[in-house]
Amino acid sequence: MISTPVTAPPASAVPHGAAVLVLEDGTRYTGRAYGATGQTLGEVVFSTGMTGYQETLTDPSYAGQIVLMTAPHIGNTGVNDTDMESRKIWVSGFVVRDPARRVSNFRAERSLDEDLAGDGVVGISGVDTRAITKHIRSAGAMRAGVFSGDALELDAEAQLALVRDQEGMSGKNLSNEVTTPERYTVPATGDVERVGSIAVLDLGIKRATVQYLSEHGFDVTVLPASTSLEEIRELAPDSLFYSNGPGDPAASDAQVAVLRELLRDGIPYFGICFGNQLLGRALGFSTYKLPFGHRGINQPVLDKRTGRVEITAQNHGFAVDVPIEGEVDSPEGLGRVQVSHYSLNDQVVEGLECLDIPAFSVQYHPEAAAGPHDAFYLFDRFRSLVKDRAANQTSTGDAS
Ligand SMILES: NC(=O)CC[C@H](N)C(=O)O
Repeated sequence: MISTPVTAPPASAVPHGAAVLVLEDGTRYTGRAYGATGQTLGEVVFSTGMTGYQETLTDPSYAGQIVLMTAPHIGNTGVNDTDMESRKIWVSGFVVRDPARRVSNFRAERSLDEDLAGDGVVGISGVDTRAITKHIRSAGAMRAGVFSGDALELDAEAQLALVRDQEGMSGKNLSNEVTTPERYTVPATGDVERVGSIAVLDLGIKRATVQYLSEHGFDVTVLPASTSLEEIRELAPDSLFYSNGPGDPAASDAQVAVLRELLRDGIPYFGICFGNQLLGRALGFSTYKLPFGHRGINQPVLDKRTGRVEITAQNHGFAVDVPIEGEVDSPEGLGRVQVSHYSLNDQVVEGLECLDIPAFSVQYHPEAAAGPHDAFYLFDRFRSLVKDRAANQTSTGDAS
């Protein structure tokens, strides 16, 4: 196909003054303003995806984070409405080496600069992203700020004080800031037989996840993060899903308590990322903060059941604390649990499987937006779990 290049707005429309990235350990990197100018604070993290910047930026899981892309050229294919994973860009700030001066892709509708500026996202370009990544890799993800425009009038000490005065990511509950304000439904679509209804707790869900659940035969009801146990029981869904989302899983006690009760009811459960961490907590395990996390679309994971390696999309800074070998009893009395997947980079838990109740979850993103589709089979696995359970209940006459 012959593509028509879409030219980015003239440079004069986008201010390209100086900008500085300040880390809480006092390290400073000077570059150029990118996107909106002003000041922003957040946790600086790096993502190793070579593509998929639009899906990354619009993934609500990144709320509160200043995201650095290790791929040096960002913005080449512009942005479009189809690849939005939510209604807007959620990152607190954006750090890139070399932004595209021209957008060239037949699907592009706007330049990335325009969307960043439009959503008020303060960014910085022209910095040595490899050096910053190596620094974060050894010193850990940390609080940071980007300052440009008028914020450059603050002296270095004042900027550092602002960076150090902000709360860190540990202990932060952000779900209520990103969740849907109202419940909504998406009927089962696609070629597969309808499998039943699913209640989806939106802790920061991506559009692709809702779409794939509906395409796998689920009538989807997406619920605000604050939905109570009684409200979910009233809906009487055939199955339950907890989404990805920003913040510290240790700060989501309400959602953990709801999940624990619904697991006791015996509802089939599937969780992704934050939903994996909250399953871990509902089962009685704890979570902890990783030094710099896993973010990108090239993260290798071992499926212990098959011995197969999946290349996965990931975006997490916390993990569940369970031994990766053997079976463990749920401290909450929910039966035996085993780790189904772990990271081949650092052996961090990447999936949980309950052996006595119909529940499993993964720490990575099978919806793969963006990312490889190696883990897409998990939607089918969940579909089978729900179908088998329904068939069992019919044959045993158990309608509960
Ligand atoms: N993508 C997610 O769901 C991230 C989960 C959690 N906020 C973490 O950083 O680990």
